Amino acid sequence: MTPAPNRSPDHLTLALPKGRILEEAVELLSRAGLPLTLPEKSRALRHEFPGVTVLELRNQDVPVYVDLGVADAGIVGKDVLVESGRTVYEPVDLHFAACRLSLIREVGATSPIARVATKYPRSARAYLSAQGIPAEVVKLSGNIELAALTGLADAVVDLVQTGSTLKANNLEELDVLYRSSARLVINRAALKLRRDRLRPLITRLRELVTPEGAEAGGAAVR
Ligand SMILES: Nc1ncnc2c1ncn2[C@@H]1O[C@H](COP(=O)(O)OP(=O)(O)OP(=O)(O)O)[C@@H](O)[C@H]1O
Ligand SMILES: O=P(O)(O)OC[C@H]1O[C@H](OP(=O)(O)OP(=O)(O)O)[C@H](O)[C@@H]1O
Repeated sequence: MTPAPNRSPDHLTLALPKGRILEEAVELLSRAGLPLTLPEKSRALRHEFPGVTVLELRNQDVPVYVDLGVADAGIVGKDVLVESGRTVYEPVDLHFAACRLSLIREVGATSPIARVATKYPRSARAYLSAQGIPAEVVKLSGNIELAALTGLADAVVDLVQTGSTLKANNLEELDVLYRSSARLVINRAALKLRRDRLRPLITRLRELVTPEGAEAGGAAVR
């Protein structure tokens, strides 16, 4: 393994997911005072900025990099965090990438729910067991709604935001497991070692995402 460069206490390593979270995460972190710009489109996966290294990861890998301390902090959806089962410190709800994780099935379906397909097996199992539904859970990787349409499963557990995917596929939401949004996550040891960089970052992000913070001079974030 190539050792991460610049691991001095005043250098930060951040784990950010490629995909829909990246752009807003970089914008928010730069408004919070970090000298970041959106990484150029290239095959590079590690991006260097003054005093900050950004690791560009898949969503599910952000909690792993932060929990194991290779990254000091990261931004990731609450859904992915819950599903990871990792207990990283989660000090700020950033309020973007808002969506809900829901139980979904075809409109008018009446069969018992014996099999559920999802990208979120941990969340689905916890929900089904709390509801007393003895269903089998099948893990899929994407376009989860198709499982309910094809009969692969009696229902699916997947994300809903506007509801347009449900509408376009004649599906309905039966229940909401929980709501999700992007979160700042921090490695607990890094919080001590890099306290002088991480504490002001937490404070500034809180100011930026709360109405009180906006009144105090930061612009509101959605
Ligand atoms: N339709 C949506 N509206 C708002 N937020 C969403 C929506 N879909 C997903 N999200 C949030 O954004 C996060 C990242 O979504 P994105 O679509 O980039 O991931 P993905 O491509 O499905 O991930 P993976 O890396 O697992 O393939 C999700 O974990 C969730 O928190
Ligand atoms: O309620 P809506 O606004 O329609 O959003 C919900 C859809 O968004 C996500 O899919 P995405 O577009 O990320 O594709 P994916 O299935 O490849 O993850 C999610 O998995 C739903 O399918």
